[in-house]
Amino acid sequence: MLGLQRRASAGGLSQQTLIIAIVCAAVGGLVLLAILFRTIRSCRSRRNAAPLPPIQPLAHQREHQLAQFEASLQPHRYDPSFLAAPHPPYSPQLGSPSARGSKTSLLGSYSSPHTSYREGSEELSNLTPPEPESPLPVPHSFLGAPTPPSSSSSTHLDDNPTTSYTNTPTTSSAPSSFSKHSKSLPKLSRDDQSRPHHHRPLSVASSLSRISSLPHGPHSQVQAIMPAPLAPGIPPTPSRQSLYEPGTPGDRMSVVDRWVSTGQESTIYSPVLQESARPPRAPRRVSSNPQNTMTTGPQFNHRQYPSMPDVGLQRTPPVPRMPSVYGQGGGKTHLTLLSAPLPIMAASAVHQPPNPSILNVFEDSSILVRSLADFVVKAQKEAVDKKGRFTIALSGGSLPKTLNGLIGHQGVKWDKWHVFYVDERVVPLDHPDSNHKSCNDVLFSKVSIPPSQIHTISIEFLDDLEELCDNYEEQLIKEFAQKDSARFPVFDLILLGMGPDGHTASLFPGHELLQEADRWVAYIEDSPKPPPKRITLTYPVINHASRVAFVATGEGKQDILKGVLDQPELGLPASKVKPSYPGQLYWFVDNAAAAKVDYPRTPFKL
Ligand SMILES: O=C(O)[C@H](O)[C@@H](O)[C@H](O)[C@H](O)COP(=O)(O)O
Repeated sequence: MLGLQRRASAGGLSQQTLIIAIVCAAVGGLVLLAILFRTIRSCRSRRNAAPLPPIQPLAHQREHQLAQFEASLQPHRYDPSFLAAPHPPYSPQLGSPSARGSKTSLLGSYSSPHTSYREGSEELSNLTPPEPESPLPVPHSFLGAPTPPSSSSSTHLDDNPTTSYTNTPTTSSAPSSFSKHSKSLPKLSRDDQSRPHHHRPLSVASSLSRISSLPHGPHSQVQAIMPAPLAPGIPPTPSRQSLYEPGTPGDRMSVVDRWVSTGQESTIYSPVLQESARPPRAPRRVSSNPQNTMTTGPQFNHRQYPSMPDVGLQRTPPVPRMPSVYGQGGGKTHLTLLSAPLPIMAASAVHQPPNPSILNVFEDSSILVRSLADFVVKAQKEAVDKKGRFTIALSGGSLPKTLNGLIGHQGVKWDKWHVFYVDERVVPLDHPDSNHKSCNDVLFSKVSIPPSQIHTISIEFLDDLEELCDNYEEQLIKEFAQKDSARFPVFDLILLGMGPDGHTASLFPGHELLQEADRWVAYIEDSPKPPPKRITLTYPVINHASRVAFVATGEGKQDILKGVLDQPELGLPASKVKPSYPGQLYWFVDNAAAAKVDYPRTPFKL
C-alpha cells in the first residue's frame, strides 16, 4: 500500500485515484477468496454427494408399462389374501402410493394369487396374467357380512350355482373401496343361501311388468308391488324408518318395501297418480264354473269374453284391467306406471318363510268369542300405539256373530277403527245377504264406531262390477296409500271364515281368481255359494296383512279343517292364506271343528 502511495505521489497520481485503486484491489481480492471458498466446498460436498436418481423412463414408456400392467390383470381371480398381505413401501419407480395404492386396491380385489403387483415389488413388465379360474364374485357387501373363514359356504346369488364368493374377511389394511361398502348386512343363513327363488307374477298392472320375487313380508326389505290402484305414484323413495318395532306382527317397513329377488333383475313399479291417458286394459278376470269347482284350469264365463273362442279349460285369463284411480282433486285420474331397477340387496332380507300357523282350539264357541275379542283388541292396541289407527277387514257368513265379544269390551277404541270387508255380496247394503248388514246388525249398530270409518261397497255401481271393484280399490288407496303402508294395503288384522269346500273370502276351489296376483279387489259372477255376484280381496292383499285369523266352529267344519291344516298339498283356498313374513296366521276353532285335525295346537295366549 505504501509503495502504491509513493509511486502515486512520485507519478503525480491524485489522492482519489489512489483510493479507488485500493478499493478495487480489495474487492477483487474478496471475490477471489469467495470463489476459492466455494470451489473448495463444492469439491468437498461432491465427494459426499448422494448418487443421482436413476434415469426415469419417458412418460409414454411409463404409460405403456401401466397399460401392460392393467392388461395383465384382466381377467383375474378374487384373492382376498391380497388384501391381508402387507403392501411393500412405496418406491419412486412405480408412481405415488396414493394413486397406485387405490388403483391396486381396486384391481387387487380381483388379482390372481399369482400376481403380486404391489407397489415397488415388481416391475410392471414382469407381471404375468393369471389363468381365469372362476367368474368374478359379487363383492361381499352385496351378500351381507362374510361368513367366517371356517365355513366354505358359497352363496348362490341367483339360479346359477356357479356364482360363488370366497368369504374371507377383509383386513384392516383392506382398501377403502371395500371397507366403505362393507355394510353390516345380515348374514346369509345356509338355508337362505340354498333357498330356490319363488317366482311371483307381478302385482302391479301385470300388462306392464314382471317380477320374480318372494312373497312380500311386513318386515321384508322388498316392496309388495301393488296392483295399479294402490301403488300411489311416487318413484322409489328412501324408506322412512318403520313405525313398528322389528319382529312384532305389526312391524312393517312403513313406506316402501322393495321386492328384490336376489341375483335377478327386478323392477319396482310405482304408479304415478297423474292425469294421463288411460292405458288400454283387458277386462277383469271373471267367474268360475260353478258346476265343477275342482276344475284344473281357469274357467271363463263366455258372456264376458264373447270374442274369445271356447277352447276349453286351459286358457290363460286375459290381463286384468288396470283400475282407474281418482286423484286428490276428485277428477278421474288414471295410473301410469314407472319402473326402476332395484339394486341387489342382501338375500337374507327377503328369504324369510311365512311363520307357521298358530292353531288355538277352544272348549266351546263362547270361550272362543271372548278370546277372539281380546285378540282383536290386542291387535288394535298395537296398531294404534304405533300409528294412531287400526285397519281391519271382516268376512261374512258366520263370522260377524263371533265378534259380539267386542261389544262393551273395555279395550276397544272404536274411533280408531277403519273397517273394510274381505268380500261382499253385490246387493244393496240393507239386503239380507249383505255382509255389511250382518256386521252392522251384530256389532256396529251397537257400538260407537264412526260410520264413515266403515268402508262399504258403493251401491251406485251394483250393476257394473268393474267399477265396483275400482271404487273399492280406490277406497283402499285412500286409506292405505298415503299413510303407513304407502304402497300397499297392510291390514293390521283380517278375519276370515272358511266354507265347507275350503273357500275363504269369495275365493273358491278351482277358481282362476286364486291366481289373481295383480288386483287387490276382484269380482266373481257365479259364486258356488249364493248370492252369485261378489267382490273379494285377493291373496296379495290377504297375505300382506300383519295378522290374519280364521274363525271356524262346529262339526260341519271338521273334514275341511283337516284338509286345510293337515293336507295343504290339496291347495284348498284357505290353505293358500299364508301371510308373508313376519305376518302371522291364527286359527280360532272350537273342539267340534278341530276333532279330526292333527296339526299341533297352541294354548291361546295374547
Ligand atoms: O261372504 C261370505 O260368504 C263370507 O265372507 C265367506 O267367505 C265365509 O266366510 C265363508 O263362506 C264361511 O262362511 P260360514 O262361516 O258361514 O261357513
